[in-house]
Order: sequence, then structure tokens, then C-alpha cells
Amino acid sequence: MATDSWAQAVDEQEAAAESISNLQIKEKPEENGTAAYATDSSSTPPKSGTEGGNKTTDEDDKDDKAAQSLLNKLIRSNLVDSTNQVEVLQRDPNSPLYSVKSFEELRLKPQLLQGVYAMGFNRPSKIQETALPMMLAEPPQNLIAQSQSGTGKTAAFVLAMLSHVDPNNKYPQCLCVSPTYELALQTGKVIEQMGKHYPEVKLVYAIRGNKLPRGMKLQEHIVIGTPGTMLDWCTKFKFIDPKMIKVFVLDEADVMIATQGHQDQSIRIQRTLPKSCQMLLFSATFEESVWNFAQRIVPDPNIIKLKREEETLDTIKQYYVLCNSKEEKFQALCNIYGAITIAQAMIFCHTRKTAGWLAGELSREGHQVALLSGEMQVEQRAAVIERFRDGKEKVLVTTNVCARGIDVEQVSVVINFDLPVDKDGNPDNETYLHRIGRTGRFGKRGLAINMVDSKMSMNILYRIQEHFNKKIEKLDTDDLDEIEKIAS
Ligand SMILES: Nc1ncnc2c1ncn2[C@@H]1O[C@H](COP(=O)(O)OP(=O)(O)OP(=O)(O)O)[C@@H](O)[C@H]1O
Repeated sequence: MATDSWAQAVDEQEAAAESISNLQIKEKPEENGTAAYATDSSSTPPKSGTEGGNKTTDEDDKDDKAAQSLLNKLIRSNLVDSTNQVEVLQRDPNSPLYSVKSFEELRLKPQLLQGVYAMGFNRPSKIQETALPMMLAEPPQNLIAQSQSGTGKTAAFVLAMLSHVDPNNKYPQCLCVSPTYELALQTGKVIEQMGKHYPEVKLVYAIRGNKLPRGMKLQEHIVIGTPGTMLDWCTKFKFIDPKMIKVFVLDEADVMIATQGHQDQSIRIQRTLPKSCQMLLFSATFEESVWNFAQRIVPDPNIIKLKREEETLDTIKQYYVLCNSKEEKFQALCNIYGAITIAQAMIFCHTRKTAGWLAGELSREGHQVALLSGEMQVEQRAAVIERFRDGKEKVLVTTNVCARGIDVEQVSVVINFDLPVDKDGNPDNETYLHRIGRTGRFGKRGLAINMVDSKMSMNILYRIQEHFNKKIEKLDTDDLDEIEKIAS
């Protein structure tokens, strides 16, 4: 029965989410727990839902940057390559600029080179080509680096930390702060993978819930955690002697400043470190506020920027359909599906409620539907996206907040069941472009269909059309011949 199959689809999605959740989280630490979670490559830390964690409950209202970033990490299978050149601003413009084309040129410790190759990295990514020589230079250089998520920043600073550690010295030498526990955990996993052949190097998580006995001195070499706990461990509890730190990494600076308190805590940690400590800061974006923060964290920086590959609407055919209600929009959608073959489509709705309703209706019509919804945990959302990518479902219904920044390259049809608007009700051109645009290199032809159901949404559509200076054609979904034409 239709309703049953929908319920079954949800069950399947959830089961899949559980099975692919490769975080292997064992338990959630109590706020007053006593265990210390140190790891080498064989052990896994516990889950903490605290400290700036992912609040997915108010999804439609809140753009949760940390959750988005985590989602991107969970679903990423490859390096996001770029044909853009890196922009480099050197602290000392007279010193020669090194860049490397191979990992051998970096003269890494053999155990680390082995680790890099074991991860399947054949050559440095664009940003790594320039960032790695700077980070591994003697004397160490400070660096601020910005490039979009997935371009190899984490791998770069993990390699730098592992290279600078002296495992014979049994005390913390590298600190890495991340905005949330979950993000810290992802970085920890990269440290464990890359350090697989270097088991002498130990790692510990400075996260709330990881309580150590008073007076204890940490023996692990790398400490990774969230700013509040890291600050406490350096200052209040003195588990770490900040004066011995050689490398300080601040990851996801843009996410960090979006979380109340994290910016101050990070600056306070940085102040406890010696002048000689290498400061490294990474960010996916570089707006004014991030830049101001970066300059406070990293004195005398070298700066590396890698521009994002630009998306265009050039290869996209855009249409709009006039309707009066959401039911009519659904009917129009059914007509489109009845007339043309759509391999895979993404459908965007404004609210979670509409997305849920639409997914149910489509499912009742016999479509294999995946729903990305705000109530889902990030790991579950990652699982849904993976299933869709694998072609297990043909339609992905989602709200924008859930799907922001997600690239599903094989999707050739995008349907805006609701047009993207910002919180003031103005057209959100950037989101429109990101939903349906394609970068030049992946410039496959695409089809975008916008559903218009009021004067207001018609106005939004006109403004989007004007903004991009690209005509959006009207489509009559009652005319089968007309629909067939759009697919040709
Ligand atoms: N040199 C490389 N060759 C091949 N794959 C790489 C290389 N460097 C990193 N990767 C892989 O590419 C993906 C993205 O890398 P990484 O996580 O370091 O990017 P990032 O810029 O830090 O992104 P984010 O900010 O989202 O973490 C990962 O799966 C990583 O294992």
C-alpha cells in the first residue's frame, strides 16, 4: 500500500543512516564523567552532544554552519579540485615562494609519507602545494588559509602537526581547536589515519565531558578539542603547559565566529602560547569578520587563498510554471513526470512541513523518494544523500537549509517547489545559483523548473531573472507537447 511503502521508505532511510554512520560512537559521556579519552589509531572517543553542537531542531529558521560543515565532511568522497590559481600573500615578499608537486619533495618522515599514500593521496592538492612548504618550513611560518570545503586544508594541517611533533617528548606539542565536538572528531580521524604508521604519536580530545583528574599532566602529543574545554585545560586545570606548544591550529574559523563565545575563548588560548609557536588558521570563507578574527589569532601571517570555482547558469534551461496552490504545484509536477523521463531530480521546498507533505504525495504516486529533513541527525542526512547519490532513490525532496552546499553532480533536473528567499522575503540569488548552477568544468546541461503560486513569488521570479539577466521561460504543464519539448 502507498502509505506503507512511504513508511517503509522512511524506515529504510533510517536504517541506512545507522548502518553507514561510521563515527563508531560508543557512548555519550556524562557531564560529570571521569574517564579520559586519549586515543591512538586503535581507539575511538565518545560522543558528546554538547559544546556548540549541532542543533538541528530549528532547522528552517537557523543556518547551522557547524552542521553543514560536518555534513559536507561526511558525504565527501573526493577532493574538490579547482582550476583556479592560489593567491599568495607572503609575510616576506622577498623570500622565494616554494610550491611542491609531490609529497616526496616535502622530505616527510617515512612513516608519514607512508600514511599519506595509504590514504590514497598521490599528489598535493592545489592549496597543499603552497601551504605545505610554508607550514613545514624552518623556522615555522604562520599561515592563514582560505579555500572552499573539500580542497585539502584538514589533510594539510594534520600533516604539519604530525611532522612537528617529537614523540619522545611526552607532553602536548600541538593544539587544534574546532568549533564543535563532532568536527573535532572528524579531524581526529584524519590524524589517526595519517598517523597510522606513526603509532608513537598520541592524540587526546579536549571536549566537555572528558574529565581528567585534577593535577594531571597530559602526555599525549596532540590535543584536539573545542575552545571552551581547551581553554580550561590550558589555564584553569593546567593539564596542558601552553608554553610547550609548537603548533596551534584554528580550524573552521568562519564556523567558529558564528558561535557565541568561541572567538573570545580562542583568542584567550592563543594568548597563553609562546611567541615562537606556529599559528595556523583555516576557513572556508573570508568575510570581513573572519578576516578580523584571523588577524588577531595569527600574527605576521602568510596568506593563501583559493577562489571557488564559479557557477553559471549558461548551460541551464530555466522555466517557470504558474499555479494557485501547493496542490496545483504538485499536479504540475506530476504532469512533468508523466511527460518526460527524469533520471534524478532534487526538489526544494521552503519549509520542512511542505517538504514532508510533498515527499508523502510523491511517494503515494509511486516515486522512490528520499527526504532530507531538519529533524534528522547530521549522520542520517549524510546517509540519505549517499543513498540518493547511489541512485537508490530518484527524487530528493529537501529544504534549503538541509541541502545548502551539497553537490549532487548527476542531478540534471532541479525543481524549486518554492523559490529561494532570504529571511526578509527577498530573492536569495546566491542560493538560486547554487541550487541550479553548474561550474564550467562540470558544465552538463541542466533543467530548472520554478513553481510560482502567488503574485509575490512571481515578483521574486522576475527579480531573479533580472539579477542573472537570463530569461526564465513560461511552461504550460497542461500541454504535454510543450513539456516534451523542454527535455529535447
Ligand atoms: N592530496 C590529496 N589527494 C587526494 N585526496 C585528498 C588530498 N588531500 C585531501 N584529500 C581528500 O579530499 C577530501 C577533502 O580534504 P580535506 O577534508 O582535507 O578538505 P578541507 O578543505 O579541510 O575540507 P573541510 O574544510 O570541509 O574539512 C578528503 O576526503 C581528503 O581525504
